[in-house]
Amino acid sequence: MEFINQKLNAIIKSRRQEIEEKPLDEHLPHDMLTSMIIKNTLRDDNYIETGEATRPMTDTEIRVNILDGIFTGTYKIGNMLSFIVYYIAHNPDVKKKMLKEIDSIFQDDKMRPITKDDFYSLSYCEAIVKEVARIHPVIHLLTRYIDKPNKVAEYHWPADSLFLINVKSVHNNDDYWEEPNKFNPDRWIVKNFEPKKGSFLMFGGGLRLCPGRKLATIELVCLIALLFRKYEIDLVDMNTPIKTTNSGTMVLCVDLLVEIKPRN
Ligand code: HEM
Repeated sequence: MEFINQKLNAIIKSRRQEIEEKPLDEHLPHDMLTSMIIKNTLRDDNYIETGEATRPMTDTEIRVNILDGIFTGTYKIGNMLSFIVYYIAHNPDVKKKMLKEIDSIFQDDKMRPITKDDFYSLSYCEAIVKEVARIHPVIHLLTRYIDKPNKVAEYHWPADSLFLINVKSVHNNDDYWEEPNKFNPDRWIVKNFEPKKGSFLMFGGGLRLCPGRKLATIELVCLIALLFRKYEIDLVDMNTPIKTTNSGTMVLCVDLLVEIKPRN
């Protein structure tokens, strides 16, 4: 860990220096590291007069954000992909529809790189991602804390209360979802469909909403398309339920044996 921290510190320092050496009006690239370094400095279009909550980020804060992105991004994406493979294997109609979408976009080309337009055309694959996240959320608990007394959901709460939001029970609540226990990606592609406010918490909500949500969605949709356009992926044992374990706020896949063959 020490090694990774040192490497990241060096990268952040050298980019900070590069930025500081450029005139204020010079165009900077739109990458995540640059955005974090210039956030709430004079180079930020949304600059706000400095206060503790709005000051620029320190190197340590930037490093932690990068690490968060790498670790949470890979963990959550990897686990979600396992759940996606499991639900696709158990729902042949969904698989058929998904393959039809993928094949209509890539035809027989199993090698060409995926493009931005492909991503926007893969709406059924995106619906699968959302439906798997609804029925089997990777983050099953969200936490919120109040440091002063407050009124929440019509009740008065003392200072230092910690709230645990049970994501799965919100996603399974029939006040919000029609047939909540049914795995049905089609619900997401009904014209003008929007989940009711606060009823879909794949990426949390409010101020702490996951900043990696767009990247995560793009990664998962592209992964589904690239894997299934080229490979036939089946479960070794269709009768065993997926094995998971709870690790704090996350549900992790313990193991999922799959058989992978090239698609004809
Ligand atoms: C399938 C993938 C992902 C899922 C399901 C997911 C889900 C979440 C959830 C539920 C939260 C808590 C939000 C809240 O408390 O309201 C969160 C926070 C966060 N996520 Fe993600 N995430 C994913 C991928 C990523 C990626 C790819 C990145 C970065 C590149 C990322 C970076 C973060 C960070 C930095 C936070 C903390 C935000 C804060 O506390 O202000 N996540 N994520």
